[in-house]
Amino acid sequence: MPPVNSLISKFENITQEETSTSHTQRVRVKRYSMPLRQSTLSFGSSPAIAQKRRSMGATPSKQTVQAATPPAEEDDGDTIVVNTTQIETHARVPLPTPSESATDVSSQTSSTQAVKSPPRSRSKRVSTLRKNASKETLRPVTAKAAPTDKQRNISGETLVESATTSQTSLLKNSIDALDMTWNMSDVFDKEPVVEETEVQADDVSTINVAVGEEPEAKKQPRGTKHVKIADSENKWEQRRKAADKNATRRSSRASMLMDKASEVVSGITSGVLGKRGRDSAQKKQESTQPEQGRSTSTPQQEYEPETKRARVETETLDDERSLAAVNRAMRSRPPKDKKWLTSGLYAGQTRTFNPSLTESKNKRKSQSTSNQDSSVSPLPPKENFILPLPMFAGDRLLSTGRDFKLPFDIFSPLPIGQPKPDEWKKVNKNIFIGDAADQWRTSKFLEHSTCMCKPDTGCDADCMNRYMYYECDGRNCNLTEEQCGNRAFEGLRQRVKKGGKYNIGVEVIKTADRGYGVRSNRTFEPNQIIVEYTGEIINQEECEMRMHTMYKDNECYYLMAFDQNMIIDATRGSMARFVNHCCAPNCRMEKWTVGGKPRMALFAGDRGIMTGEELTYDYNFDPYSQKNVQVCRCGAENCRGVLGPKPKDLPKAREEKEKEKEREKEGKFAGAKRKIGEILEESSNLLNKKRKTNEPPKLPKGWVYVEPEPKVKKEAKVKADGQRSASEDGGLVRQPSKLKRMLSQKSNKSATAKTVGKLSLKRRSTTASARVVSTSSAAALIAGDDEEGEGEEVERPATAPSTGLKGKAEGLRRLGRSLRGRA
Ligand SMILES: C[S@@+](CC[C@H](N)C(=O)[O-])C[C@H]1O[C@@H](n2cnc3c(N)ncnc32)[C@H](O)[C@@H]1O
Repeated sequence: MPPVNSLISKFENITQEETSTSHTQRVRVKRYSMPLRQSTLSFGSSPAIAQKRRSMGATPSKQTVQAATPPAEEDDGDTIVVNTTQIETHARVPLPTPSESATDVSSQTSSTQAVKSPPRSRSKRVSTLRKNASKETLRPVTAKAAPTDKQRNISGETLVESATTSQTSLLKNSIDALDMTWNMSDVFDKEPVVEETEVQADDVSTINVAVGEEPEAKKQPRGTKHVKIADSENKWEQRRKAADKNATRRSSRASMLMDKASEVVSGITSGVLGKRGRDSAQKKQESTQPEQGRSTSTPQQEYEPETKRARVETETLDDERSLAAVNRAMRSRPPKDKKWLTSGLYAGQTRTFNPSLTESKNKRKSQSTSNQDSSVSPLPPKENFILPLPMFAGDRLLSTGRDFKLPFDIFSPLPIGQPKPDEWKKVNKNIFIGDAADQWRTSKFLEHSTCMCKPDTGCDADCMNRYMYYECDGRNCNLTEEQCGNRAFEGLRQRVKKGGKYNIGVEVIKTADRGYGVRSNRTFEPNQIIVEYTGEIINQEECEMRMHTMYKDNECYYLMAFDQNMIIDATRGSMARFVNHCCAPNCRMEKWTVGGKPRMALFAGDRGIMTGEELTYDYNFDPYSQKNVQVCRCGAENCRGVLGPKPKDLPKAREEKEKEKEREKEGKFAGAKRKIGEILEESSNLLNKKRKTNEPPKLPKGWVYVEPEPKVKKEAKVKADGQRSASEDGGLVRQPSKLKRMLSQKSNKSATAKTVGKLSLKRRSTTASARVVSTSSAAALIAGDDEEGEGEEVERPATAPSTGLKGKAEGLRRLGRSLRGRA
């Protein structure tokens, strides 16, 4: 079949399909014929209907009036007026857009469409093109309807018939299109008009398709119309014959037309499919075109004017050339060699550190390995420093070393340049001076005290040794070092042995108004041992001698009452000697028995110590003489004002202390300990009764009763050894904190009794006396006392009733045995 015929049949098929499937009254707009520019299509009622409505009282709409009497100035070519008896829409109905037409319009009535489709301005635009459209292009539509130039009346049947048997008209139409200078807009303008006006009207008797001046057209006589139609048909026939003659020539054009038609169809499809569908269809089309040997120009190019097309082609050509040039250049360049990594990013690390070995062993091992390596190969593998794995970085740090700083709130040493005390000779151990060493007696009973703590609890607050201020060791504790929690001095020793400022934990500072002081450069736990108070242990004679000679011009004294009438002189001593007094201290000074020997140390208070705090404790200062009273500058809220109790506060303070004792007594004694306490109390009561006459006034804990000078002297004369006290010379002696436990306080009573009539310094050994009274140690002490005879007067009562004491000692022994048995 020739191409033209196939085109014609194709168009016919399309037309038939559309018309055959439309049985209801509707305005049918062929989708593929939807032009990009569309003229306004007005649907108005026929004058008859308008008349009918007027008779029914309905007000004709503006459009109806327009349709009936279109304005004279309206261009014929702009508007197609479709008069129908059935189309009830009175509004100007714009033609649907391609997308709208893509939907199933067949199921919608024109009225529905009119409601749903908003008027569009696009139709206005198209109208200008419509002007360009030859009126002849409209003729095929109205071929059988005997149209005039201006108006064609087509009956519904005629239209259907014309649609079904419109080969001739379509052919004419096609040929007309072929004869034209190619312009897509023309093609689109021609065909849509045919299809747009293809109004199915089964019930419509007549459709007036008017172009422009409908009234004038209507006015033309019928005969004139028929003549014009005949002329037109003749012209079309001539053209058809000419087309047949030039069939061969036109075949190419026909093929172009086919292309256009297929494009239009694909446009419809894409309209249905949407953007993706359009794209894919276009791609498909592009891909199929070369295969068909057709022009490689895109449809867009074909739509473009020739000048523009030429320009675009030139540009395209230029682009292609440049692309080709780039491609050639790329091809001429030799391919790049890919460099493959021979090993991972972290390669080059040889880990020599073995975490299971110590650092020194690892060092030795790595040295020996490196020696071996160097002997085998002079060039060891290059180490990767850029991306070392953390373990290798850590390994390197271990081997090379690096300064490590703790956060300032954990450890904050003073900056260099702080003033240092000049006359301070550090002594970290107690040193016996002169006769003190000979006079010092190690109590045998201390070695017999053994706590009964269990590994699961350790030596906690209930440990008997702790209770008595005995430090546990291998001789008096069955637990290991790790299990036992009562080895503060040993822990301090090990800590200091490690060295370093952090381990030492304290440093001397210069205060604003109190001379030097001590501050912590790290944190300390509550009750943790901080620093030991060490110095020279001297007896009272030595002390007096120093006070008269060496220290006579001193403002500061570093004398601390110790044990067995001894005094620690820390003028040459540990750093603890610089610790200042405070009425609200954060530390306390305690005397402990360690390995049978008394030792003094500064312990953190119950709140613990923060980094940078100045360490202070309550001196319990004993001025011995009012002339030595010093003003306190501690700045605490409860500051007493002097380094010691105010004289007027003494009775009050005494009262308070008594109450405190009672409270502690009630709270502390329980179980076996209560029994011990009761026994001791009875014992001390007994002792106290013995010395009613010489009862000294009750003093606050830690304070020394200073006898009036004559009385002291008198009492001193009573002393068997006739020793003189440092206080007699107005010496300054600070006292350590006394035992807070009730047990020791009970003993204090006893000790107080013992110190009756003696110098105040004697009383400082009461702590030791208190410790004596505990479990088995008490019996040992008592036995020892008996055995030792008159070793030291201060440790024994002046006139102790041996039977009573022995009885109590026996009771203590029994109690100790029973406790051990229970344990
Ligand atoms: C053992 S020393 C303490 C160290 C002393 N600040 C120094 O610079 O060597 C005791 C002396 O320090 C002074 N002192 C300590 N605490 C004080 C305080 N709270 N107010 C005033 N002076 C104080 C007193 O002169 C006292 O005699």
